[in-house]
Amino acid sequence: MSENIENCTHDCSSCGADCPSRQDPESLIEPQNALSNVKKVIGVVSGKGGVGKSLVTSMLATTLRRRECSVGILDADITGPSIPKCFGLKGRATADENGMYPIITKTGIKVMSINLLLEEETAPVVWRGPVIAGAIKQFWTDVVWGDVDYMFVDMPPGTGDVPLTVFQSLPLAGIIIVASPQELVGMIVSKAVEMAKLMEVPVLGLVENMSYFKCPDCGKEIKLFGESHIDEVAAKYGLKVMGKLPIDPTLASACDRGIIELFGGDWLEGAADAIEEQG
Ligand SMILES: Nc1ncnc2c1ncn2[C@@H]1O[C@H](COP(=O)(O)OP(=O)(O)OP(=O)(O)O)[C@@H](O)[C@H]1O
Repeated sequence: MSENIENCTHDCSSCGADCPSRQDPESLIEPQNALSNVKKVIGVVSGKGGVGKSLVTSMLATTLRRRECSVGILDADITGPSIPKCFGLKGRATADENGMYPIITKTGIKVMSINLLLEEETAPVVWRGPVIAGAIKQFWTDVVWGDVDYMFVDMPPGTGDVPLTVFQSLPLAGIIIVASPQELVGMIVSKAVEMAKLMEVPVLGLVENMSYFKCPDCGKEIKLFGESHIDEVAAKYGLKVMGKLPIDPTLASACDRGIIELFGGDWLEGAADAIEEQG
């Protein structure tokens, strides 16, 4: 027993002291690398693939980086990693006895993704769930992240085994749910909200992607997928609407060309304010 904090052995299973560093013995949260000091971890989730989760993750990271914050992206979408492409990252991550080192983007965002470790970036990752889960945990425990104010985790889509690993292993301060207008009318967003509730992780807010298309000739906003339901859904669950992104071909092209850090537009400034206000 080490009830005296001065004699702390950091083994909470054999100590009853109610000290500030007490760890829940049932917690599966993994420790970060000894050389990492990540202050806030935010998961970016979506109910299904292809709704723009990686694009929103990249844009949120860029927006906070523009505010001089130290930012990292942990690409937990192991079977569909899109982050290196959005930032035009091609190099291979290096490692030494301290761990693996993230690749740094042009504006200084630290990124770790399976595509930065594979010999061939086009090689498919054909791994079973537990192996994928192990890789995600290693991106947290074995990567030397250094000082990071905000780490965004591009989560695997859905509510299955792999997203569950992220919820259980990483100390998420909250999640941001990205949805297209169609998901907002169905049950997909509700499932993501319920999962977060179950895992006791707060939902920081909702981002609606592909909300509208602005006609380049007359400037009219055309709701390609019908009227938005994001405000109703947000009210139903008591959530904040963090932003609405249009369908913009220049965004798709910026991703394809690896220059997402150059995007224009202030659609996610409100989301960045909300993240910064949380501390
Ligand atoms: N608002 C938008 N305007 C234009 N193109 C977009 C927009 N949002 C996403 N896209 C494009 O749609 C494609 C899918 O986006 P993205 O990879 O971000 O989705 P995702 O939800 O992360 O998908 P997955 O989980 O399957 O990786 C990309 O080519 C991206 O550039």
